[in-house]
Amino acid sequence: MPSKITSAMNIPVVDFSPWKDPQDRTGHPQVAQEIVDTFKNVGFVYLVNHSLPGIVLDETFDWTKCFFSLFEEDKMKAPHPEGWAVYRGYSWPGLEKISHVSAGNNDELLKEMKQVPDVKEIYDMGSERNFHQPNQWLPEDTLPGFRDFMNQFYWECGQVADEVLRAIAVGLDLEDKAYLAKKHSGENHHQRLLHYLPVPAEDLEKERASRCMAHTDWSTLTLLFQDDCGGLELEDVPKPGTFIPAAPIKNAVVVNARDVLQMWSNNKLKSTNHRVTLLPLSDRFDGENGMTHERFSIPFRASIARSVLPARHVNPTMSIPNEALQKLLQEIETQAITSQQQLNITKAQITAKQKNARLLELTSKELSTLPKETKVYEGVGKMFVGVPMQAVDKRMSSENTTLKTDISGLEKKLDYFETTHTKARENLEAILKPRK
Ligand SMILES: O=C(O)CCC(=O)C(=O)O
Ligand SMILES: [Fe+2]
Repeated sequence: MPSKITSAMNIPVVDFSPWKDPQDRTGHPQVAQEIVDTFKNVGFVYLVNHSLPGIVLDETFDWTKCFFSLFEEDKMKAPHPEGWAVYRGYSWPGLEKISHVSAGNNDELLKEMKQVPDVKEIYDMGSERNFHQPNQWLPEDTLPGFRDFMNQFYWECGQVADEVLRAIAVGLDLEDKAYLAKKHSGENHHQRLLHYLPVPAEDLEKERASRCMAHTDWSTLTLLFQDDCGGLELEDVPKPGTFIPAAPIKNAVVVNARDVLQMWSNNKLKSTNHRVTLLPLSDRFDGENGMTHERFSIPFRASIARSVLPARHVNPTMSIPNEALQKLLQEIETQAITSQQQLNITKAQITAKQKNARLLELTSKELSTLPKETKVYEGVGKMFVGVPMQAVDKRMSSENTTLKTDISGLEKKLDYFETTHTKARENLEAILKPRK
C-alpha cells in the first residue's frame, strides 16, 4: 500500500520512528513495506523521525558552512588528492568534473565540459579506518572540533543507513533480514559536504554553468540532507525526461536507492536519475545581478564492504585479485558517470542547434514571400545595416548547412556516448549481479 503522506510532488514521506526502537518491532513491517513500495515506484523517499535529531542536523550544517567559509588557502590545507577515483578532501569548484574527464584523456571533451563548469565546492570524507582512501583533514587549529564532529556524524548516518537496509530486507521479505546490512561493514561509506556557489541565475538557465547534472548514484543507498534552498529534482519514473522537485522538508532525510541495490533487486527497486538545478520559482535569485541563493547539502553514500565483491558476486571465470577488481570497478563507474554527463551535454547541444536551424528555416521562408527588391536589415552591434536580400539568403543557407553538418556530427557522438554508457552499465551489472 503506498504511503499516505506525500510531499508536494508525490514523493512519499515515511515516518521511520518505529525503527528507532529495537525492542518493539510491531510497527516495522508497515514502514518497511512503505519504503519498498516507494523505492519500486519513485526510487526516492523522505524519512521523518529517523534517529538523527534536528539539533544534530542543524549543527552539521553549521559546521559545513564554517568549513566552506574558510579562506581558500585554509581549505587547501586538506586538498583532494591527485587521481580521479578518490573521494577525499577539498575539491575546489570545477575540479571534480575536470578530473573525471581527465581520466578519459579526452581533450576535446575536456574543453567542452570546461565550458559548462560545475559551480560547487566539495569536502569528502570516510571512515578513519579506511586505509585505502585516507581522510584529508585540516590541521586541528584551522577548524577546531570539525574532525571529531564529522567523524561522529559519519557513524550516526551509518546507523540510519543500517536501519534502512534492514527495513528494505523486511519489505522485500528476504529470508535473512540482515542480508543487506551485512554487506556493509561501515568502513566504506562516503560522506560529502557540498556548497553550491551563488551564480548568475541566467548562467544556469542558459546552461553556461551547472550545479549537478542528471545522474544515478553508485552502490546501495544515499541519505541526503539538504538546506532550505531547494533545487534537487528527480526523474519521474513513468515519464522519462520529466523532472519533479524534491523540495526540502525540515529535518527529513531524502533516501534514494542506488545502482547496486537496483541490480541486486533485479530492477525491482529503482535507482532514479536526479539532478540539482535552478528553482522554478520567482524568488530563486537575489539582487540586481540575479544571483542564485547558495545551497548546502550533505549526501551520505552507503557503500558495500570491499570484501563483499570478490567473495560473493564476482563471476568465477574472472580471477581478478581484490585490489585490481576494486580499481576496475571504480574505472567502470567513472566511465558510466562521464558518459552520462557527455550524453546530457551532447543532447543539450543538439537541441540548441536544432532550435537555431528551425529559426533560420522560418526566417528564410518568410523572406521568400517578399518581393526581391525589398530592403532588409541586419543587426550589427547596436546598429541595423541595410543589405541585399540575396546576401541574407545566401548567408542563412550557408549557416543552415553548417548547422545540419554540426547536428549530424553531434548525433554520431550521441550514439557513441550512448553505447559507452550502456556498455559501462552492463559491465557493472556483470560484475555485481548475484549469480542465480
Ligand atoms: O546536492 C544534492 O542535493 C544532490 C547531490 C547528489 O545527487 C550527489 O552528490 O550524488
Ligand atoms: Fe546523486
